[in-house]
Amino acid sequence: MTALSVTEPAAGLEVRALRKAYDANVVLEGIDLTFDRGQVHALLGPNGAGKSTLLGCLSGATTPDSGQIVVGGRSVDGFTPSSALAAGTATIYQHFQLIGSLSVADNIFLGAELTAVGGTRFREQAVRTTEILESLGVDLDPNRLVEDLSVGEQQIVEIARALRSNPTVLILDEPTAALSESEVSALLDLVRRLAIEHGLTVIYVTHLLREVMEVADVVTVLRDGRVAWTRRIGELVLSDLVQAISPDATLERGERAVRDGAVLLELAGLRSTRTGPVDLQVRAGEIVGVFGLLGSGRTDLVEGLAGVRRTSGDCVLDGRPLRVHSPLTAQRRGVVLVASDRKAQSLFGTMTAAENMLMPHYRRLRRLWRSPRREAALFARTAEAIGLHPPLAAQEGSAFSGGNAQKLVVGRWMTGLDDSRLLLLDEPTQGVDVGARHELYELFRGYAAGERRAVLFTSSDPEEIVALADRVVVLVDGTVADIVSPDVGEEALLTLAHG
Ligand SMILES: Nc1ncnc2c1ncn2[C@@H]1O[C@H](COP(=O)(O)OP(=O)(O)OP(=O)(O)O)[C@@H](O)[C@H]1O
Repeated sequence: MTALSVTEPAAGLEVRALRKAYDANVVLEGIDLTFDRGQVHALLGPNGAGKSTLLGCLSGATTPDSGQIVVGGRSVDGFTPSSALAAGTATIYQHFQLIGSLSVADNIFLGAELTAVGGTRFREQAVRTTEILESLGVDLDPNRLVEDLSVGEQQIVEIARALRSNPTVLILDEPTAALSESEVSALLDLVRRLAIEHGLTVIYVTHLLREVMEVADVVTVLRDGRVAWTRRIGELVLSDLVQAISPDATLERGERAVRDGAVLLELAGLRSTRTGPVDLQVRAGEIVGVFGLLGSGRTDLVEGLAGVRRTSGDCVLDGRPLRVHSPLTAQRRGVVLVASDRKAQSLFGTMTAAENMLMPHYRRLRRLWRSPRREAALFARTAEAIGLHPPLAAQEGSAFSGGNAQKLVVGRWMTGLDDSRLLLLDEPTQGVDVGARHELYELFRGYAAGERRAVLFTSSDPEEIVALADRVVVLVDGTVADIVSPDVGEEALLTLAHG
């Protein structure tokens, strides 16, 4: 990390008339932006606004059609990932770029190994890794294999790797999505220190508006590939951000379900890989939130119920024992899961949006033969309900922005076609913009409404738990620490989750 010198320009990175289109879809319409040194500049905007595309151009991963990128006063032509790095721009992507079978230190120095005549200087790499990790306030053994780390620890390794090259511009794309609450505050604190003490230009993309209020100096809102506005954080309140991103967003929460439906799901002494014993009843009509810190067993619990992991103990659905050995057997009993890692677990990048959405329903849709018109109508109706952008049935899954890809996989269970009984959602709105998030909450409420179905969802975001859940199961170290009303509030939930 370099110290800020008076002779260096105030602008760490400038973007001039940057334009990018995919065929007829103009994604960036001539962006002009200046990111100053020593400042955290947040980039916000609804799903599909062009944030990731802009970051892609800045990191060299995407080639703009025209325009200029200037780093530290020097125009950079023919931006590639390696020239971006050489120019002093380091990017931390939403999806980890780590190799599980290598150690923490090996990952941090991957492609930039410290070598001597005898080969790689592993000990020096380990020492340097420890130094970087210490600067992040993290106590992590540099020799541990990345595959043995929690998701939060892996994110820390990503950040440490970005800092290894002493960048002047640090780009973070939704960096806290996988982190626990204490890791989030440590990260935000670190990001501020990197900007203030080391003069780094930090470009920070997120959908979490509270994070923006906490970490940013300057905010830019993108809409439809254009800069809507740029303002200093001191001139703003949170509702300005909500308004700018989603003018129609209603943040009022809907009615909580009355808890007198029949018991739909009953768990007694249920154990999954790292969770249990869990005793829990979920009633028809209910939305139950599972809240816990990273590693508390949230994902493990829903994956166990969905047949992704082995379980033991008693599980009864609708009065009949539920014994699932695979997601398919779970689905046959009406238990379906929207996994948290859409890229790895749910989205088929090379299949179309319609195929991605309608895949679980083709059998039912087919009747005697498939009807393209019926499928198109169903897709269009669901796409509108979930706010999919663009609502194009033929677009490949991989061409959707992060938030829209999430809407697509959630949309599978929002077609109104299936007769599932229990919808399991693992971090259902990760990467989804504030307006669409509340639209999805309404859809989940619509799913659970009535006497037949229920929703069990996990979230690491207490705000989401309070906004969506009728009842909250707090997990600590894999066991149920408490079952409470969300009315206890975010702070109380966090206190309970800390054990
Ligand atoms: N490879 C691609 N081919 C076609 N269209 C693409 C491709 N990549 C992105 N797009 C389109 O570019 C637009 C902007 O996407 P981008 O990922 O930049 O949005 P975003 O603001 O980052 O959204 P999110 O908040 O959902 O991550 C979207 O309409 C998307 O469908």
